[in-house]
Amino acid sequence: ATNHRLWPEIERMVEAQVMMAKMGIGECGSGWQLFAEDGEMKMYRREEEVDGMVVDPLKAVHVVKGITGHEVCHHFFSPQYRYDWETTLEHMTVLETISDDTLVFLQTHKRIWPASQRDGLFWSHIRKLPNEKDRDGPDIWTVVNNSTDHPDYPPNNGKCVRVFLTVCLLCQTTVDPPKEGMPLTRDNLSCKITYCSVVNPGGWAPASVLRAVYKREYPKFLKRFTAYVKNQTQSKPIMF
Ligand SMILES: CCCc1ccc(-c2ccc(S(=O)(=O)CCO)cc2)cc1[C@H]1C[C@H]1c1ccccn1
Repeated sequence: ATNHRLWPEIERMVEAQVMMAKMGIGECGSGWQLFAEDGEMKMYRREEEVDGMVVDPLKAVHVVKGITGHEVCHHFFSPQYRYDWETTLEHMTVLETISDDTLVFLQTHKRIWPASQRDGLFWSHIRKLPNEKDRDGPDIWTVVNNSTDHPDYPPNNGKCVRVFLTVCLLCQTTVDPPKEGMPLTRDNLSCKITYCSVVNPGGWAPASVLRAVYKREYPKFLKRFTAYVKNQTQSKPIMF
């Protein structure tokens, strides 16, 4: 739906986030430090503070075999799967269904002692992008989540401190063609996943606690989420 109040902001954010996600770590500006590595998964962060609050930008790259970018973005965007893979989630509701590719979520996350509990209110948009490098190749898929307001849920009016986040999941599928006359199977698929996020905790929380949480939670999240998608899709037809 291109006639919605959020459309101009969504267009702007998707363009900016996709451009950033496509940039390599080297081009992304200096100061990125590798803080977690596990097989094909590499996680980088930049130590940044705003008003004394940790807002460390995060960029993770991962390559997963046997799934497509569409399948990864579909399972990340769709609400019905979220409780299966998002371990820090306490509660999630869809406040608005703007269109079949744009939802507004309200999520409360489990409290991280000694910080107070957080919630997040954000629009989420899924989109297929043309594959500029290889016109005949599979499309690129992305999901962008960005904090927004909602008249019925003003920030910090209940028990939770409202976080402000921008997240981009960008997925590029590669097909390694099977031998002549052989059928295409999941063994011929590989997906390059780039996950970028900036989470402003919204209220003061000890830098050491937040950085410890991110160091523990982000690698766990990306490994768990990608394993979940592999598991959910392994015996299903390939969704390009
Ligand atoms: C004080 C900050 C608390 C806190 C607020 C919010 C989030 C968070 C929200 C959304 C998304 S997502 O990628 O849009 C997927 C939809 O849920 C990821 C992370 C994470 C944390 C912290 C709990 C930590 C964490 C870090 C990494 C992954 C999951 N959780």
